[in-house]
Amino acid sequence: MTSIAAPSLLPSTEPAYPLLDSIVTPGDIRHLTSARLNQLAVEIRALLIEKVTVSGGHLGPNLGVVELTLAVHRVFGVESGDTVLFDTGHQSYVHKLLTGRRDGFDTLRQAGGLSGYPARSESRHDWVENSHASTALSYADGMAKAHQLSGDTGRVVAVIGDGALTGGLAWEALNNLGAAPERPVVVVLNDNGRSYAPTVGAMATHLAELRAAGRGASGRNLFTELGFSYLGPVDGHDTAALEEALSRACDLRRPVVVHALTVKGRGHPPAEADEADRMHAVGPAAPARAPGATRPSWTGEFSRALLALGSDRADLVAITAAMGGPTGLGPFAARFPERYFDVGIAEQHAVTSAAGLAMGGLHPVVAIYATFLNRAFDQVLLDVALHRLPVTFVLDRAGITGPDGPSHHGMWDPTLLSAVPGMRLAVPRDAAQLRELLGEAAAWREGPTALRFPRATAGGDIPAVYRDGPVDVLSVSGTRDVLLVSHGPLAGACLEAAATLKAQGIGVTVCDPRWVLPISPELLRLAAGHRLVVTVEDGLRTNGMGSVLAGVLRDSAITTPSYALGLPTAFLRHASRDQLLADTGLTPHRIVHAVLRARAGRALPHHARTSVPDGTRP
Ligand SMILES: Cc1ncc(C[n+]2csc(CCOP(=O)(O)OP(=O)(O)O)c2C)c(N)n1
Ligand SMILES: CC(=O)[C@@H](O)[C@H](O)COP(=O)(O)O
Ligand SMILES: [Mg+2]
Repeated sequence: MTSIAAPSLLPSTEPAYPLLDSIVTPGDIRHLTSARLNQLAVEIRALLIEKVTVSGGHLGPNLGVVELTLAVHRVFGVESGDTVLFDTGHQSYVHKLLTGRRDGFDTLRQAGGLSGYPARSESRHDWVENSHASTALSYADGMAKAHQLSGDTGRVVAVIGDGALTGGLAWEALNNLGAAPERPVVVVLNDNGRSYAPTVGAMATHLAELRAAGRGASGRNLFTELGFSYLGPVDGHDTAALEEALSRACDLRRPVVVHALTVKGRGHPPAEADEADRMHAVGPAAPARAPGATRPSWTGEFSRALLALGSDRADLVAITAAMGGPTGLGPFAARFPERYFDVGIAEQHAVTSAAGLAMGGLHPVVAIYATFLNRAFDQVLLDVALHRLPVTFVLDRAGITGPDGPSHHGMWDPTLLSAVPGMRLAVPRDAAQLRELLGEAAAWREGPTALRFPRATAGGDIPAVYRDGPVDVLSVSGTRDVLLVSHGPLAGACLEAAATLKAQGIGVTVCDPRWVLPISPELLRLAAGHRLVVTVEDGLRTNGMGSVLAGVLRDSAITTPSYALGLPTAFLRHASRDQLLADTGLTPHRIVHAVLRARAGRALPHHARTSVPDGTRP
């Protein structure tokens, strides 16, 4: 084995990554010898560890695809019209390093910097910007059909993880791809046996059997039965073996699955030893903790609240779509393993199986990132709500999330859920309210309930001056000029804005509806008693909860003018949550500004500048 010089960790004027620094296009790696390829892999891993532990991001997944990405870019070439697709896209850092983005890599996931996912505005080598899993094979099917119709001879290759392959959409695509032997698509199955935790389900068991059988496999398997040629399993860290398999796959000129065995976190002992999730997603290097910055996250507060509730309610069951850890279900799963279900990256199945559990007399809690509920809307609407089933959805990462960018901001759930008959939606403002509202949701047997909270630390508890029905009044104004309807954690910003306005002689009442769906008569009565209503939400400004309130006010013949502050109907770029809240006007100063404009009957400012580029390719 050629001894490979790892980049020196000592301060030096020499570039730490001399070979990687010389790579500008994938063409630059095609002439490298295996020794130089090995050196390049060492440098890439060292750079990923150095940079991502500082910037934050998907360290484990990318460490696992170094050789795989090298092999893909040595066999396929965008310059020759080939299309390389990454499912979910969180494992595309190596791809970015090989396609001219080494220099910008320090800006990964930062405002104005590189996206943590493929981005068409960054490179013509990038295609799919949506970071929701299980989509790549459907894109590949569509692109292969387009190539066939247009006579385009470019080849299509899609890299999909074993976790993403548990998603239903992937099987819809396999069903179509395998039925068209004349349409060649290369599916590279990046099998590291994990999503976050070990991948669950019968398919994972089948892949393990193929891994165990190795090259001696009988030749028949799930993929061949669906019409694919199957090559593998291949060592996903042996670039030469991967290249050989990919070249063979191309020569077959038909749908092929190349089954690559990789290790998530490969080459970084702390990641390889991380039993939880192999450092799937690491945070940015922890800044020196500000005093008092040790408050738990919303996820942590939910985790504790659910465990307490689950101890009192034997009918409570918890469901996750392959994200038990990130959604805080770990303690519940450890205490009540028989009442915990990980269904894989299968949100639609998670929701409808929850409907089944509820039909069986249980009370399911589906813990899911708000953005991922989007794909299970039909299941929420017609499998749960139509049957008025007591399912509780706990939507983590609701509203602006931040560095994960446009397909991760959880900004559509209030709008979607406002269209669901019988849906009750709560937005807790602090941990105490989270506990109370989760209890109320679990006690509600007449239909679905949902709670939403952001990717943030849960601030200190905010007491109410008094409660009127479900509505907490947080501050009272003498003159009742303005009613600020604050949703969830934005109560803090609203109270600050109210104090500023009060100092200007404007009386502001701040209320927290707690249950934002349905609109309560108490909230309507409060609105009727004020000269102006302004709602403030970490959701869509148009067609969000502010719009719902305005509609109900109109229908109730309450003439108080109302204005909605919230997020633009736009795909918002990646940046920090705080920065995007400021960009979209959800800070005390901007709320004051908006209230003053509303009082003067002037149009409110729009904030579309935070949108992502329109996808025009360079
Ligand atoms: C629809 C959807 N649900 C959940 C997620 C969160 N998520 C991101 S990556 C991941 C695990 C992916 O596992 P796999 O496809 O095997 O890729 P690996 O990280 O192992 O390379 C999950 C659950 C997502 N991106 N999209
Ligand atoms: C790629 C993906 O969807 C997840 O890994 C997501 O990036 C995790 O987000 P959090 O870091 O907010 O848990
Ligand atoms: Mg995996």
